[in-house]
Amino acid sequence: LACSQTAKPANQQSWQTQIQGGSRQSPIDIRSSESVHDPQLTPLSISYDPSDCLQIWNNGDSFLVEFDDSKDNSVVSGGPLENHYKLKQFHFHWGAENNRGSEHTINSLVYPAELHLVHWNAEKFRTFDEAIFSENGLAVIGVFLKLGRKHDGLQKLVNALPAVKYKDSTVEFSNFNPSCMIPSCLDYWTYPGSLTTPPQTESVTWVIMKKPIEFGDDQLSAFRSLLFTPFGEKLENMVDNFRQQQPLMNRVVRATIL
Ligand SMILES: CC(C)NC[C@H](O)COc1ccc(S(N)(=O)=O)cc1
Ligand SMILES: [Zn+2]
Repeated sequence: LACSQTAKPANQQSWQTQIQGGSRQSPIDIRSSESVHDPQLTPLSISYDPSDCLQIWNNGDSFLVEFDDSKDNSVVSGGPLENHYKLKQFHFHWGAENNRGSEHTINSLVYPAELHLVHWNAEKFRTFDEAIFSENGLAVIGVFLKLGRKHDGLQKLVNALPAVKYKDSTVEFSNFNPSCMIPSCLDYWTYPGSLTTPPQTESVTWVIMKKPIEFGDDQLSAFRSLLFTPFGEKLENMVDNFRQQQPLMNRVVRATIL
């Protein structure tokens, strides 16, 4: 899907790159007063198996922690999801400075970083790459990160980052349980959206956790010391890897009342 070169719909600002005919792009600003409390939204059921954790990869956009999705051990279901979705990878978005970094915002409040846990609908599709191009193909859980106490669970991940400093570097990474990054409060917002990086397909059910997790300045600095560029090329720090916000258009954000 090429970025649209055709005339934008009237209500589009010209500076927004809008997927051709896109009507459900991500990220968005979530305005809590306009969200709809939906009593039918059940709690999410999240269960991850740390032995499914395989490796960390710097793909030039972010660093991805990738999971073995050949079994059914690391899955999310419930909430707004009709099926169970398998964890494929998680990654983060962050800023060069603490006043920016998250992709979603809450009443325009920005967080310094945002975690995305990317799952695909294994009941309807055979592979992740098939699911990303399909309706109801993906479920991404977004968790905001705010600066405060060091996050002990995250430190194992932070210690591995120097090994993936350069674009296209990969390092083995095992026995990490992403559950340690899920807030204890399971309240969330949910809305239909898209991938926030190419191919920006409109295949994502977003589940944004209401409460942030905390992590330390040194841990955020470790994210910022990664590079967008491969070994041997000009050093460009991997920072500000978040997409600009997209119009809500004809969508409603639903909220839990847990
Ligand atoms: C082979 C190509 C199509 N693969 C594309 C790549 O996996 C894109 O995957 C993703 C997965 C998640 C996201 S986000 N930031 O919305 O959570 C963005 C791109
Ligand atoms: Zn992301």
